[in-house]
Amino acid sequence: MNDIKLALLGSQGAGKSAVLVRFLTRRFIGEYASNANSLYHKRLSIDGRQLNLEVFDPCSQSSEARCILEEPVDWADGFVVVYNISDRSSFIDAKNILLQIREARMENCKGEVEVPVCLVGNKQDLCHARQVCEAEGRCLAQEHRCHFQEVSAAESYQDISALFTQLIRQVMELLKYRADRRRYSGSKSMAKLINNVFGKRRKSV
Ligand SMILES: Nc1nc2c(ncn2[C@@H]2O[C@H](COP(=O)(O)OP(=O)(O)OP(=O)(O)O)[C@@H](O)[C@H]2O)c(=O)[nH]1
Repeated sequence: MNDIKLALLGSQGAGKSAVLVRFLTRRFIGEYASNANSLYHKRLSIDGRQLNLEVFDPCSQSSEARCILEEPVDWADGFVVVYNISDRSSFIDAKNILLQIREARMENCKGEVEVPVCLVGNKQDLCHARQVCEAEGRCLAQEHRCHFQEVSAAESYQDISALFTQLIRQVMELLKYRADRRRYSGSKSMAKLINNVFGKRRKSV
C-alpha cells in the first residue's frame, strides 16, 4: 500500500481546512480551530490502488513564517497552496510560499523531478468581492509549472475532489520514479561490486 503525504499551505483564513475537510468528508464546515497543526489520515482507492493518505494542515503561514514552512516542505510529497480570491494579500502569500517550496526543494533534492504542487484559488462563490482575477492565478501556476484550480469549498465538492485526485496521481508517479531510481542505482552499484571483485580476478589469471 502506498503512503501519500500532502501538505496544505496558505495564509490565515484562505480556507485550507475547509478545502481539505470538503475533500475528506464531502461536507463544508464553517469554522475550524486554527491554532494548532493537524494531521489527517484517510484510506483511499485511486485507479484501483489502495492508498494511505496523510495530509498536514499546519496553522497559518505568512510570507515571513519560514520556519513553519520548513517542516512540511521536507516531509510532504506534494502540496496544495491555497489563497482566497477575495483577498489579494493571501495571493501574495501564496506566491511567496511557491517560491519557498521551489527554493527548499532545490536545496534538498538535487536532480530530482519537480515535486507536485496544486495552486488553489478558494472562495470562488465570493466572486462579487474578487481581488485576484483567474488569469493571475493561472499565470502564477504556469510560472511554477503547477496545476491551478479555482474552487469554492463552501459550494462544491467535485472540483476539489478532482484536484486532489490529480495531485495524488502525480505523487504516485513521483514515488514510482524515486523507487525505480533507487532500484537502478542499487543494481548499478551491485554490477560495479561484481566487476570489482571478479573483473580484477580475471585480469590476474
Ligand atoms: N464564502 C466562503 N467562505 C469560506 C470558503 N472556504 C472557507 N470559508 C470560510 O473562511 C474562513 C476560514 O476558513 P478556514 O478553512 O478555517 O481557513 P484556514 O486557511 O484553514 O485558516 P487558518 O486555520 O486560520 O489558517 C471560515 O470562516 C470558513 O467558513 C469558501 O469557499 N467560501
